Amino acid sequence: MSGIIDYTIVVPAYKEAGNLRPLVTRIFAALSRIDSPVPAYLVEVIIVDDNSRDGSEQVVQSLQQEGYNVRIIIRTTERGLSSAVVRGFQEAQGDNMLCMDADLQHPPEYVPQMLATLSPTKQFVLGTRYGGGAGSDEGWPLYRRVISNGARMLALPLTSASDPMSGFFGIRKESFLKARNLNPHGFKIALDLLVKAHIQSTAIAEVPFTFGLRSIGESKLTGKVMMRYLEHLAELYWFSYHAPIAFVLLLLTVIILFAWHYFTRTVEAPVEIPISKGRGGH
Ligand SMILES: Nc1nc2c(ncn2[C@@H]2O[C@H](COP(=O)(O)OP(=O)(O)O[C@H]3O[C@H](CO)[C@@H](O)[C@H](O)[C@@H]3O)[C@@H](O)[C@H]2O)c(=O)[nH]1
Repeated sequence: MSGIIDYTIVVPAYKEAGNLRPLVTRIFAALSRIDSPVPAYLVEVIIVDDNSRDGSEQVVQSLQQEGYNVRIIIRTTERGLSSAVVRGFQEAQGDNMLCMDADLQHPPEYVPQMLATLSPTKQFVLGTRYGGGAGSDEGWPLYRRVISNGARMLALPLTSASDPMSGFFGIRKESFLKARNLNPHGFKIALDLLVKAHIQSTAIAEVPFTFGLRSIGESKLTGKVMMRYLEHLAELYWFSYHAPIAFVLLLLTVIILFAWHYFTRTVEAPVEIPISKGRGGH
């Protein structure tokens, strides 16, 4: 292994033990191809795991013994996708950093091209499900497509990127270091970085890809995550001086929260009070 690392791939992971070996071996296989624009010896992989206790650590140890440049950071006091990615970027040795899911929905075969696209003029590279002939979200259940497209449209005024919801993206370290007040609770770290690192549209490159279906494990996308997204959007609109939109989104969040609370509250069954027959009564 070389001491000089130019590229770092950060993988947030929670209970992904079954996916880590195929992920890491496929990444390095793609980088070892003769036509790879980035050589494998310049790349490290950092898994940021939130104390899954599912054997992920042992999988990484055995990959290290086989010579793969991969390490695992296990967080015990923090949780969350965005803060995990930020932690990985903070620990990265490379000036060119990529974020991807552990579950193989982001095809590892695109990694060399994504990494090679980053440059002083292209500070951000986005794996997009919506650009130039990408297979988009084919095969997804209808509800996932509605949520994904709705979320994307709400973010359109904030950035020119075609898929700011994507979890498959790269950023140069100098731009990452410019971003202030990143939201640790968000699920949309790419959008947060695009807005808070002030990435100009000319500095964004897009790589179309087809988002696969998960084969092992479960998605962590829940109703709570979606609510957090609306709050996060409000914060970003506020940050970008679109205060009226921020206000409407906050209002929407509050209404949905109330509706949620109302429809999911448990109605207590009436308690039957035994009628006591007084002593000597009939
Ligand atoms: N460390 C850590 N990792 C997490 C956590 N929650 C999720 N992850 C990891 O983050 C990745 C994405 O999580 P999923 O739960 O698989 O997300 P998804 O529903 O498939 O959503 C994906 O697609 C969205 C596009 O619709 C993306 O916006 C999102 O970022 C993600 O890529 C996976 O590697 C998962 O293990 C967490 O709390 N902590």
